[in-house]
Amino acid sequence: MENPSNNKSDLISHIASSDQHTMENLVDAVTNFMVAGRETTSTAMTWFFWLVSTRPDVEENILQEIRSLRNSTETSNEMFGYDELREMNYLHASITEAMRLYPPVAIDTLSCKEDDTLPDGTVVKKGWLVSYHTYAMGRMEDIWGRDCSEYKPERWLENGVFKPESPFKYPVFHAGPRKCLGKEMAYVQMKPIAAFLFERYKLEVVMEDLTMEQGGH
Ligand code: HEM
Repeated sequence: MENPSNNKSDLISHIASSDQHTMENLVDAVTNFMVAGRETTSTAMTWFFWLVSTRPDVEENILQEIRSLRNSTETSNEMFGYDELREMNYLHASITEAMRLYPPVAIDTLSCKEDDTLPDGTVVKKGWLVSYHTYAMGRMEDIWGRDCSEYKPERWLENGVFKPESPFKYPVFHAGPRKCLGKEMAYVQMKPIAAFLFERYKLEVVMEDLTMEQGGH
């Protein structure tokens, strides 16, 4: 395939520069990224800002993390790089916790390719549809404990460091061989946006009478 952009460092140019991909592959990849990666991250951000706008304590913790990174790197206005983003454990936990309560893909349905038996003995025939309900799972006491309805970023932190859960417990990005390919990219997009905004603005929900119960549950 002819590639006019060999010297560019973006992802699509990188894929295009490999001779192994046809133009059709490339169009599929771009379409996939646009479909899979657009509404998901924006939905995650919407709910995240909505939740944090009701929790000044969480907002303050996020700000403190950003300020201490600014101090240690002696930077002020620059966009954060990969290394700094990796250091943002509290922000990572806050976004992850928001997606537990408000998963962008709330319910996911897949079709069975051939007759199968699930690990618990459940038989699934070819062509049957199987759904898992990420939204419900994120709010189950059996899975998350008595405080399952609470927005609590701390549940993801151990000594201040983000501790991931099994994707089978937290299937927000799906689990197994067809899990989300853009998970890391999603955080790399969401964390700088959040950091940029919190550093410069105080977010307030302007619909004064709207409570979390009315608007969010
Ligand atoms: C918060 C953001 C995101 C969430 C919650 C999310 C969630 C998911 C989920 C649940 C699936 C499985 C869908 C299914 O099989 O039915 C999936 C698949 C996928 N996601 Fe994401 N996604 C996010 C962002 C992104 C981004 C930014 C990209 C890339 C730019 C991306 C690329 C993909 C791709 C390529 C697949 C298909 C994987 C496969 O079938 O093998 N996602 N995602």
